[in-house]
Amino acid sequence: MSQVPRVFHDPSELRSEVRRAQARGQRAGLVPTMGALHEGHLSLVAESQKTCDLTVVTIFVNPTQFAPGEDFEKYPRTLDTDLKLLSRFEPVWVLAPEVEAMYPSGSTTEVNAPEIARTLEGEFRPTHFDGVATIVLKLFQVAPADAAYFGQKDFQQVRVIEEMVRDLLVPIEIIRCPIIREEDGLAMSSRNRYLSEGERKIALVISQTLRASVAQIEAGATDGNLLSGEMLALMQEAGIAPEYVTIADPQTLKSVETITAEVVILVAAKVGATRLIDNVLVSPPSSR
Ligand SMILES: Nc1ncnc2c1ncn2[C@@H]1O[C@H](COP(=O)(O)OP(=O)(O)OP(=O)(O)O)[C@@H](O)[C@H]1O
Ligand SMILES: CC(C)(CO)[C@@H](O)C(=O)[O-]
Ligand code: BAL
Repeated sequence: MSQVPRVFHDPSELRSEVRRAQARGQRAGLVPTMGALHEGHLSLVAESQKTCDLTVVTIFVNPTQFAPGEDFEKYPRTLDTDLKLLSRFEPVWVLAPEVEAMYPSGSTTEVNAPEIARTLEGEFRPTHFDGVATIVLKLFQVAPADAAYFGQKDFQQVRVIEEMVRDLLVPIEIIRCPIIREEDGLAMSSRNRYLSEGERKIALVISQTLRASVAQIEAGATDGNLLSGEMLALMQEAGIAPEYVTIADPQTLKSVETITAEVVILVAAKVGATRLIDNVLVSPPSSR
């Protein structure tokens, strides 16, 4: 029988309960989200449930990772629906704190995200990853889980968090989970709901272009600049405004001119006013 998850608003109450569960020998998993849940988020919960006795899902639209003029105010907040979606899993605890609970009045301390945050997303959203690193470290404090689950859809975000955890000696395992897509290939994202019907069709070109490049690399194409230039042009022709299309080393995120080993193809693009990201990992035949 499905059961609505237990909801915490007070971070310190959650921390005590997580510690108590761990003292009983339970393994705790953490799934940080900004809510407006979809099957992508739920796949992270399912992954956690494979090895964890208890999963904590945090639902918090973190103000410090949005720049002025971005969509912080309009970001969808759908807590009741989110709780219903989570009721298919058990046991799940939800932390849904107020901003003041995560940023106590007077707080000025923040995490300086690692160097890898300065490229790609960092060029277009220069303060974004400092905000992400700060809130994720706080979430690790209030939900001191054994493992935390992040989607590969935000590829650079996972790399930033992996480096932060390494650099700051945070005792938590970071688990990367694959991208969940709609049937036609569009990467699931809470922001997809901003798209009009026409924009939704145009947005599909992002994943189609990624797939076409994967096919070319798998068939032996090695020129990273040529391929990313072609992708850029295809998206522009479809009415998309790419911010970046980069073929990069999956570890360093530095762009790769000649593809001889596994690469990640990363895209950020605007469809109308909506900013979407997507990526795919691919290995050339020479490395297999
Ligand atoms: N399609 C997806 N497949 C797998 N994981 C995903 C997917 N979409 C989001 N996630 C992961 O869920 C976690 C929470 O992400 P978030 O709440 O920002 O969702 P989102 O749909 O990516 O929203 P946004 O539209 O704001 O980017 C992150 O670790 C993110 O990578
Ligand atoms: C990790 C995260 C929950 C931090 O606010 C957010 O960046 C997200 O949803 O990917
Ligand atoms: N998933 C990334 C959250 C953001 O765009 O702010």
